Amino acid sequence: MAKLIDGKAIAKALRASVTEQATRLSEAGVVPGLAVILVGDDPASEIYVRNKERAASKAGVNAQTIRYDAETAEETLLAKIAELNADTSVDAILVQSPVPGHIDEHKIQEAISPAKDVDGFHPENIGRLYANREGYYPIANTPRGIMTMLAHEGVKLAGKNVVIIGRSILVGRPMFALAQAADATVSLLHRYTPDNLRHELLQQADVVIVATGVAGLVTGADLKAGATVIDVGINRMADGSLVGDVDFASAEPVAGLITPVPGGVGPMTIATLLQTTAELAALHHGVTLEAGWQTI
Ligand SMILES: NC(=O)C1=CN([C@@H]2O[C@H](COP(=O)(O)OP(=O)(O)OC[C@H]3O[C@@H](n4cnc5c(N)ncnc54)[C@H](OP(=O)(O)O)[C@@H]3O)[C@@H](O)[C@H]2O)C=CC1
Ligand SMILES: Nc1nc(=O)c2c([nH]1)NC[C@@H]1CN(c3ccc(C(=O)N[C@@H](CCC(=O)O)C(=O)O)cc3)C=[N+]21
Repeated sequence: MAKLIDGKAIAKALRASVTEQATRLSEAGVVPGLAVILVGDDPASEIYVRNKERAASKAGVNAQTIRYDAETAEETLLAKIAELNADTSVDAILVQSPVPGHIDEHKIQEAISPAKDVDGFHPENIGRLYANREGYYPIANTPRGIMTMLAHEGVKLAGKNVVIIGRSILVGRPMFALAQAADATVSLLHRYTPDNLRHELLQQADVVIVATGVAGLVTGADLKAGATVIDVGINRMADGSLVGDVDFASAEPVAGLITPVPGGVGPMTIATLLQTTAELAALHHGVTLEAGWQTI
């Protein structure tokens, strides 16, 4: 029987720490500002936006959501981003993925000022991450939140065999960079990984991180006994329930540690987004946050 990783509780502790910092920032006359742009009505993004709005206001982060319908022109978005880049009350800009097909996602990612790039999507920030650069720069919140979660649970990555399934710029790729920087041996799997190879790699994995959007892709039969299993997937089923990419019922008896869906990675993503927003605000306004302030 696996121990459950309570993402909700860890996220709560992280949000409390962010709230404290936001209070310190407000004493210096700074309110962290976050702008979220949502184009169209992707269901996972809807959940994210809803939860984020609630969490931000409680943590002392000034969040605004800017909604556009799915037909909105690319120029309209680029003009809005330029406006937000120039707006000193906005410290962090996030454009929800995916954007509709007629919009060039790469153009959008490069339009956001690297200093306000709260998702860490800009090539400058991705480059820093992949080069393992020191100093502060924003890193995608889901993988960063997973690192916080693993540290909180005492899971050390150095020398471990880590398998990541999914290679998006939002989750899999930054997760790969962070895990290898933490001295793990990392495999990055995707749609073209044959099923038998996936199974073989999973059988040897100490830590498994799944981010595909394919419900039930990983089952207990794939896992090594005692493995740490991090389920990023958010899949809405026909009956309205929310499930991850891991078949929880079969995986839970085999795993050593496992995240539930909901209540695992999702709340950590939100809390880490607020953390990054507060850090960017501090940076923009020359306020020094206490070293290790985010330690929970
Ligand atoms: N809980 C949270 O905080 C968050 C949850 N999510 C959720 O995580 C999931 C993934 O999100 P995201 O990374 O943005 O999704 P993307 O659709 O951008 O990427 C999915 C990745 O999974 C790979 N993949 C798809 N099918 C398979 C398969 N059968 N076998 C192996 N790999 C496969 C794709 O491979 P290829 O590259 O070859 O196409 C791709 O690399 C979604 O359910 C999303 O809602 C996302 C962000 C945060
Ligand atoms: N630019 C960008 N950055 C993102 O980080 C991003 C994105 N686009 N597009 C969509 C995905 C998805 N995502 C979620 C984050 C939290 C929950 C979340 O809070 N989940 C709760 C759900 C609770 C519920 O409502 O039932 C949980 O898992 O417990 C869900 C989904 C971020 N994403």
